[in-house]
This record gives sequence, structure tokens and C-alpha cells, in this order.
Amino acid sequence: MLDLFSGEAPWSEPLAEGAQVLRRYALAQADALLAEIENIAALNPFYHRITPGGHRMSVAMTNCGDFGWSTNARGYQYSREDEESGSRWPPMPALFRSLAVAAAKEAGFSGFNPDACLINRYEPGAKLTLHQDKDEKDLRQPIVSVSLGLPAIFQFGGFERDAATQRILLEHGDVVVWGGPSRLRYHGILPLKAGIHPQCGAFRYNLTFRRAF
Ligand SMILES: O=C(O)CCC(=O)C(=O)O
Ligand SMILES: [Fe+2]
Repeated sequence: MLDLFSGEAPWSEPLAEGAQVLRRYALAQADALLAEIENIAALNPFYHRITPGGHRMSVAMTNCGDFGWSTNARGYQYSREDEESGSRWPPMPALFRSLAVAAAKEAGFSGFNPDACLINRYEPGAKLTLHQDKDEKDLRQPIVSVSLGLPAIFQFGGFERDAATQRILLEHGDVVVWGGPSRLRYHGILPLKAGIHPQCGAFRYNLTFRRAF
């Protein structure tokens, strides 16, 4: 998985028990990941969804895999179909799966078997307020989160929304894995700063892999 000839070799930074940043872990595959995102978005375009509270999310989303995460006036859910297009989510590309499984293993979670990949697209000013990922049935499986494009500040907190947070700059190719005792930690993304990334233009993309069911 690791291509030590593409420049920087990956390294890891612990965040908490069961949580770490794998720096540049996805860098060697970044161009191929972006090409797959483009294919997926051509079938199931990015949408700004509406939260149960009636707010339009600043992050635009699509999905691939057996299940996709979305929100609407009724709540948050995983579904096999994209309610915007009425079609099934595209399959999870083999490259996505192998990267997520290898990153999880690298972080100490062997046997990760994701059935859902949420693809988030951030434009300048877009943010994700502190939240827990808790719509999944099996919380023993970790979260694997891949950052591409413009840098963003990731907040990684505790088990209550108002607990202190660490602030971590995530850059192109970084992967965060959290699970085990950290699986339900609050986390979020601060408003994206404007910029132009050589591969992603004015955007940041994030792939969030989970086992939903
Ligand atoms: O964009 C990120 O890095 C985090 C995304 C996230 O937390 C989520 O989609 O639940
Ligand atoms: Fe999340």
C-alpha cells in the first residue's frame, strides 16, 4: 500500500486511545481516488442536504457502497438508494476498500469491513459542527476518514459536546482512524479557508468509511 518513492513517507500521530492520524497515508493513491470520486459524482451528484432541523448543510455529499448516509427532514439514515436520484449508490471502488481496510489495520483495527463510504465536499466557509458518528449498528468497527484537497482544521473532542477539543490540521492524503474506546468521540471540521489546491481546485474532499449494518 505504501509507495515510499512518491516523496514523503507516511508517519503517524496518536490522538487518543484508539485514534490516530496516519499522515500522507493516502497520498500515493490521491489522484486515483479523485478520479473515482469524479466517476461516482457523475452518477450520483453532490447535494447539499437538509438537516432534521431544517438547515441546508454547507457540506455537499454523495456516497458509494452498499449503504449511503444522508439526512432529510425526517432524520439521519443509511439507505441503499440516493433519494435525490432514486438510484442505488455506486459500488465502493476496490481502491477505496483496500485503502480503508489497510489504514484501519495500520491503526490497530484488523478486520474492518466497510459497507458505506460517505463522500463530503467542502467549499470555502463549509463546516461540520461537532457531532458523534453513531448511526451505525456495529460500533466495534472503526471510522476511517481520508482527506483530499484543501487543508482543514479537524476538531477531535471527548464524549460530551462541550468537552475540550484538540485541533488538528488535516492535509491532502492524511487519514484519521478512530475506534475502540474513541469510537464515539465528538469531532468536526472548522470553516474551510479559501485556497486553490493543485489537484482539487477550491475544494476539500473527505471520504468517511464506516460499517453501517
Ligand atoms: O470531513 C471530515 O474530515 C470529517 C467528516 C465527518 O466527520 C463525517 O462525515 O461524519
Ligand atoms: Fe463524523
